[in-house]
Amino acid sequence: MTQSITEVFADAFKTTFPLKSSPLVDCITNPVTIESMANALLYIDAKPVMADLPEEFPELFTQIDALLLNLGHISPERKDSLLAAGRYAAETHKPAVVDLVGVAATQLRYDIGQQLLQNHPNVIKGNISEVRRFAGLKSTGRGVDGSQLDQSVTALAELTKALQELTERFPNTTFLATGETDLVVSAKGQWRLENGVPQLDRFTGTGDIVGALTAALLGIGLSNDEAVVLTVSYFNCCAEVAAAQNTAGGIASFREKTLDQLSLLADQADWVKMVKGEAL
Ligand SMILES: Nc1ncnc2c1ncn2[C@@H]1O[C@H](COP(=O)(O)OP(=O)(O)OP(=O)(O)O)[C@@H](O)[C@H]1O
Ligand SMILES: Cc1ncsc1CCO
Ligand SMILES: [Mg+2]
Repeated sequence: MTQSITEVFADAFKTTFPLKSSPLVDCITNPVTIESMANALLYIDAKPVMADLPEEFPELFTQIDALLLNLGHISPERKDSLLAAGRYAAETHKPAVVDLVGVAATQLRYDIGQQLLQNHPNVIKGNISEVRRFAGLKSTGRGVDGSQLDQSVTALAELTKALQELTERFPNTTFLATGETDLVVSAKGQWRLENGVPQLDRFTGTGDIVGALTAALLGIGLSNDEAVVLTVSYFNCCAEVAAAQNTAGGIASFREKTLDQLSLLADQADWVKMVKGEAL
């Protein structure tokens, strides 16, 4: 008998939402979704700061609770600040999340992702196609988007095995691959998460928000696995509620309703009953 995700992470599901303190998260991220990300953090009662100049890190890192490194828009300056912040987080023992945006598309981003992995960040995430490329598998992702072809049962099994091998060298990192099914792999186990709706693939920044919210939950002391599982489940349940409310609306209305739920669903104690997922 496989164990359900709410049984495995019962304490975290019971106690995390609504947040009891406001973690401060520094996000070094892309200009496409930076505003959505800052607001999503505020909606769950976390605090964003979007500081990326390395000169600021010594002062800033005494204040922040967690760091989010998103590869979504690389410039020479942002490349330097991502790498410097990744090293600084390791030195100062701040929890860090790396979002592999676009790693399926270019070698340059793949190389930055691999460099950031050497700091043993708490979480490395991306859509399924980005994580496949990162794990050395064939990927059919296009640009920053994941591909349906990478979602087959065989492809997911292949990715699980490749990530398990990576956790042998990086036992302190949890890997998250998102899509219709979300795959979580760490040295402690493997889990499959099944919430969400297809419309989540139709507005930008859903994955970026998942990265930032994961950093926030690390910032309040959740384990790597707990932070990933709670974030994806909560965000995807928000989207399910939004989709049910949005019968006559388009994707822009769905987006607004999903973001709105980030501040609302936490107060519905029984949201956890919506959660679907199991240990593999
Ligand atoms: N078809 C789908 N069905 C259910 N949930 C989905 C689907 N597609 C994406 N999601 C959910 O949406 C969130 C973002 O996943 P996705 O793989 O689209 O990230 P992404 O490609 O990095 O997004 P973005 O580039 O917009 O930031 C995850 O929580 C994932 O579970
Ligand atoms: C960075 C970026 N480029 C196009 S959309 C987007 C946000 C998804 O990550
Ligand atoms: Mg993404």
